[in-house]
Amino acid sequence: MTDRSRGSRRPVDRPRRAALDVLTAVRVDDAYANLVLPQVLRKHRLEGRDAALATELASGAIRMHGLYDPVIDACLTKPRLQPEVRDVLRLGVHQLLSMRVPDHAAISTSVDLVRASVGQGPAGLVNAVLRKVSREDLDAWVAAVAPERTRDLRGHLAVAQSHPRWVVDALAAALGADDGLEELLAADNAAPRVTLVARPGLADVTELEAAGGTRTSRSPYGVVLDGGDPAAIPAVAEGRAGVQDEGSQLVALAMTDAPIEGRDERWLDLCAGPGGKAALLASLAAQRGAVLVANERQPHRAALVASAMRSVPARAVRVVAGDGVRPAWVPGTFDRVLVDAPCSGLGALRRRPESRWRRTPEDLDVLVTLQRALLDAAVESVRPGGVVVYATCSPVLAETTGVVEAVLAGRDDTVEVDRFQLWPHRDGTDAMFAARLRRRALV
Ligand SMILES: C[S@@+](CC[C@H](N)C(=O)[O-])C[C@H]1O[C@@H](n2cnc3c(N)ncnc32)[C@H](O)[C@@H]1O
Repeated sequence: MTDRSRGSRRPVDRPRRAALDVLTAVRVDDAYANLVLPQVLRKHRLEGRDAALATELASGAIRMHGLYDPVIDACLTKPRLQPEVRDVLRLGVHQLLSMRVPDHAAISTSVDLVRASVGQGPAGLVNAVLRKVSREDLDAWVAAVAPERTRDLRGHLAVAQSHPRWVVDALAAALGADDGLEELLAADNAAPRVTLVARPGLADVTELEAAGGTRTSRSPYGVVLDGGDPAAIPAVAEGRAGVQDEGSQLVALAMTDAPIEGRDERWLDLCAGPGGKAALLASLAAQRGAVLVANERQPHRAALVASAMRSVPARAVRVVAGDGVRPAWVPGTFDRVLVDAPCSGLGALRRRPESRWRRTPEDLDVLVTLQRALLDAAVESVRPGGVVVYATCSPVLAETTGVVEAVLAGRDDTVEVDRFQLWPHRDGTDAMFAARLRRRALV
């Protein structure tokens, strides 16, 4: 079916059609926007500015619908709206309130889009709703639809910054105060810059800087890219470098930099897929004469780990597909262990526009049980005197300090050495948590 076949007078521009395809896949097929976007861009043969426009439209409309839906609802005369029409309206509202698209262009392209995708029926409604929306700016709409800031700060921010209320409460608890909460939620709504890692011994940061980047301030291996396609950089294409948030680099380095006494040659990454941290660990292991066992439960993700290792010397790494809760190795085998646990991902919301709407508080119960079992298995896997790093890309207390404290309470052979919590609005990284534990040496 072409874009004109349902009676559209003008052809629909391809970036908007592509953005609607992404919203539909996320709503109907539970797709991940960041995975479906490249396929949709290819299907519509979009590149450069058109691809960037489609990406911004889709990501923004998905991320911000916690604000846009009440705005749309305030403009309706009848409460019911077809989901397909709501998707078109979300795209239109994003253009009107958060992009520099002129009102007439945002409205007329949305009317064209609904005609092409749904039919002539809702064209008048889309036109009328978007005209009403265009009469006020973003601040005025926030004031109209969000709870009053002075009466209910978190309720206000949940709407104004488009986060589920329970997520706002969990992030506020992790921050320890409402101070910085608005900045954190706003940072979740901004696409992160692409950061690269130069895998030690395989690539040098100067090589990545030459490709147009700036060194990160805390990881000695990181370079923030000014723009462009990272896959076009030879070091990335060859697996000598990779795309990796600085926070993830710091977590891997927390494992390799922890002081230990005695043997230091057997390292374990218990939850390695898809292999970003494992590749950094393995390249450091190669330099230090150690061997990394990179374990991952899902075989297809273990295959991704093996692919991430394609430039790492084979002597430095073994990839294993197995359940980290019931490991196949002898207890006390390893000198250093990383547990980068499966988690809610609420510290990486800026990367996944839809994930805040998919997670539920009930998910946490299941995750916490698994996280505790994995951390316990990690401690069993390390030798006395060895180090375990427990990490999550979530700052939610139940998944971070809650897990560490519960596991330590059940053991008298392990102590916490230190911990850190990174934040997008303070550190420019994902909200990664890491705690370093030491298994007591035998006396
Ligand atoms: C947060 S991700 C790890 C990310 C990885 N460290 C990286 O930097 O690319 C958690 C991984 O744990 C895996 N996983 C879940 N349950 C597991 C288990 N019981 N044993 C081992 N791996 C598990 C998931 O499949 C997922 O790939």
